[in-house]
Parts: sequence; C-alpha cells; structure tokens
Amino acid sequence: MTQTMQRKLNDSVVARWGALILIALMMFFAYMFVDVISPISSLLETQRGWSPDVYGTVVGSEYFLNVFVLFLIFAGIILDKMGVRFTGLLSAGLMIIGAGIKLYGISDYFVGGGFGWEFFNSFWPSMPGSAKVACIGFAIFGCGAEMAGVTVSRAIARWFDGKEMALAMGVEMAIARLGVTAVFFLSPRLAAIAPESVVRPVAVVGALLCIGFLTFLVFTFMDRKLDRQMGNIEEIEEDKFKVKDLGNLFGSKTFMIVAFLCVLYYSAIFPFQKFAVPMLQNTLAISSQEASDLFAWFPIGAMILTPLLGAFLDFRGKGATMLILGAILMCACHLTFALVPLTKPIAYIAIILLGVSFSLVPAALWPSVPKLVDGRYLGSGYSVIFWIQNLGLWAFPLIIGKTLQATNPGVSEQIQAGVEGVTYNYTVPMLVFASLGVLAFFLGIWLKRLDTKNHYGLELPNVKK
Ligand SMILES: NCCCC[C@H](NC(=O)[C@@H](N)CCCCN)C(=O)O
Repeated sequence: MTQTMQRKLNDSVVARWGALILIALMMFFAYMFVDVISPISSLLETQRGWSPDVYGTVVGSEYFLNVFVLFLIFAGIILDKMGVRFTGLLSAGLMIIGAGIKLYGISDYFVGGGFGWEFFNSFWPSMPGSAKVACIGFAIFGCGAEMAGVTVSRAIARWFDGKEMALAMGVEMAIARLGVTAVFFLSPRLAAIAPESVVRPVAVVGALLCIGFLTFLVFTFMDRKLDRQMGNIEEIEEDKFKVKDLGNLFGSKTFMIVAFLCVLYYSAIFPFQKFAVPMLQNTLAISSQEASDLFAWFPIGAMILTPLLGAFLDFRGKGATMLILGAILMCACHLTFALVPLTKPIAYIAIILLGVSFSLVPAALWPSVPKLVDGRYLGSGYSVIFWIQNLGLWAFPLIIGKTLQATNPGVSEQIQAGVEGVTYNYTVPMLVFASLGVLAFFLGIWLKRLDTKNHYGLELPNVKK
C-alpha cells in the first residue's frame, strides 16, 4: 500500500484562510443589510409611519419563512444533499431578491401610490403598505441570510477540520460584526444627506450584497478543487444523510440544550440590536446618530474578542464555561439598562461588556456543535439550531415592540403627530431581555454538568496535537 499522503488545498494556510475571507465577505454584506434600518427607526416612524409595533413586525419578519414554512430545515437538508457550493450561491441569490423587494416597499415611488400600493393598503390597516412589502422582502432575504449562515458554518467545519476551527469561526463572525459596525456608522449618515431619506441606506447596502455573491462564487472554485483532492470521501459521507437523522437531533438532550441556550441568548442580542439605538436615544436624550455611534462599540468589542476567544477555545478549551460566563454578562448589562439611571459612561461600559458577552457565547457555541453532531448531518444540525433560534429572533422583536407600546400609551401617536420632547421608557422591555439571560445561565450550568458526566469534550481544546 502506498503511504504517500497528498497535500490538500486546505493544508495550505494561505488557501484555507483565503477561502475563509471569501465566504466571510458574503456574511459581512449580509449582516450589513440585516441591520441597515436599525439606526434609522425613528426616521421610519416619521417618514413612513412605522410605530414600534410595526417596526418590530418588520424586523421580525426576517425569520418568518424560516420558522413557519420550515425553510431553515429544508435549507439544512438541501445543504447536506447538494453541498456547500450550490447552497451558498442559492442563499446569496435569495438575499439579493429579498433586499430588492424590501427596497421597493420603502421607496418613494411605492409609497407615492406606485404599483401595488392600493392593494397593500387595502387590508390590515394598522400596518402601512410600505411595511407589508418590506416584510415580504425581508422574509425572503432572511431565508437567504440564514441559509448562508448554516452553509458558511458547514464550509468552515470542512475546511478547518482538525485545524484552527474555532479561530476560523471567530474570524468569520468578527468580519460579520465589522459589517454591523459599518452599517451603524454608515446608515444614519447616508440617510441624513439632504434630502433626508430612509431609502438611500437600504439601496446602497442592498447593492453591496451583489459583491458578496461574487466573492462566494470565487470560493466555489476553490471548494471544487478541494473536493477533487478529497476524492469521493465527501460524496460518500454526504450520501449517507437521511431525513430520519433529524429525529436523532430532536431526540438528543444535549443537542436540544445547546439549541435552547442559543435561542435564549441570541433573542436577547439580535432583537436588542434592533431597539438599542432608539433605547439609548430616548434614555440618554441624544440624537440617533450619537446613539448609533455609541452602540457601534458593541459589535466592535465582539469583533476584536471573538477570534481571540475562538483561539482560546482551540488551544485551551472551556467551551461550556464560556457559555455560562457570557450569559451572566449579558444579563448584567440588560439589568443595567433597565434599572440603573443611565449616563453616557455607564452606557459605554454596559455596551462594551455586552460586546464581551457577545464574544464569549458565539466563540464557544458554534464550534461546539461538531462535537455533538455527526459530520454527515452537520448541515442539518446547524439548521435545526438556527430554526429554533429563528423562532426567538422572530418573536422577540414583536414582543418587545408590543411591550414598549403597551408600557408607553399614547407616545407613538404624539411622535407621529409631531409633538416634541416625547420619549419612550424602556424599563420593561429591558427586563424581558434580562430574564432571557437568567434562563440561558441555567441551561449553561446543565450543559456543563452533562458534559462532565458524558465526556462530549465541550471543555476540551479543538486542535489535535
Ligand atoms: N457561521 C457562524 C455561525 C452563526 C453565527 C451567528 N449567527 C446566527 O446565529 C444567525 N442564525 C442569526 C443571525 C442574525 C442576523 N440575521 C452569529 O453570532 O452571528
């Protein structure tokens, strides 16, 4: 038997990190689009009549098809059957189509009585037509964005198997956070160019999604080469996936704990991200641009620390402990926003600490999944976690929007009528977020206990010496 081992493309440091940058760029632009309207929600309230309730419905719609049409479950199956290249390009295409529809919905042409305006205003009167069309577009975009997230995780797990996987996932997430930082900086500035407009940021960031499609296209050539070098090993592995494997995932206690920890934790992060700017703006009595610049430190903190903590996990382990610490920090920050009389320095400290929490949990959570799920249905494993997570990401913006409106009666009406100096009180919504941290903390403890008992290796390093 010949003992010569062929050096594969992912054995080259430059090639595997180059591949990572290409796929991460797609996520960079995707995350920019996800939050493009977050810093301009006040402007949407005055220019398009979107109350917090309407705004919450629009931002939650990103996850609607994923959750209720089970798109994410199909996405995992498509990924395990069709592979990373097809699924990645499909998801990038869906993001572009969805972004185009959302842009149309808020465009001046549409709200000025353009094609479909009459129809979309003929039902559900509390939702403006612009918001309804934006919901449809964002829901399609969300299918692409979440499918892309699963695909990227699957691709990294393959390219970095037995290598610096957690660091690679950390770098990918850091690049995505950079996208969030960039959009919190750019969006209000683009909107503020005279004449002030909510359309401009959405149009610009929507166009950037096309660059993401192209970078992923380049990655597919590299991935094809890696596939050829791996011979038919990969094909045989992917062939083995059966739909009944989904039953194994839903039946695994540890897997489900990770999935629930994920939904609880992320429901207090991404939905918060949608309300953070108006919360800071109202609580500190500052402009939306100032609030946006302050909040930009959250993804910046996460961006710097996630790869470092990923590397820590690769070489030292302690994944379950990191999850527990992250939940504690998140809870403490939200309690601060809810209960402490807020000043700018306190807000800065809380935002930065929340960024630290947002490094600990993602850096530990995603690289831990391959330790719990068989490689042949890892794509489905990620998509089931995303599906459960998306349920929370859909529900919490709605819950928070409704809570905010219910605990501040008459405020939205006064703002839309142009009354000056009226503000929202965010205490109750922030307590809702904090309570999610408490539950995530207990799940983290449970997970660590199970790991000690059953030796999943969650506390062990990834890099094999
Ligand atoms: N490839 C990294 C794994 C996922 C990272 C994680 N993203 C998610 O959980 C998405 N399902 C939700 C993204 C919300 C914005 N659309 C993350 O930490 O960003």
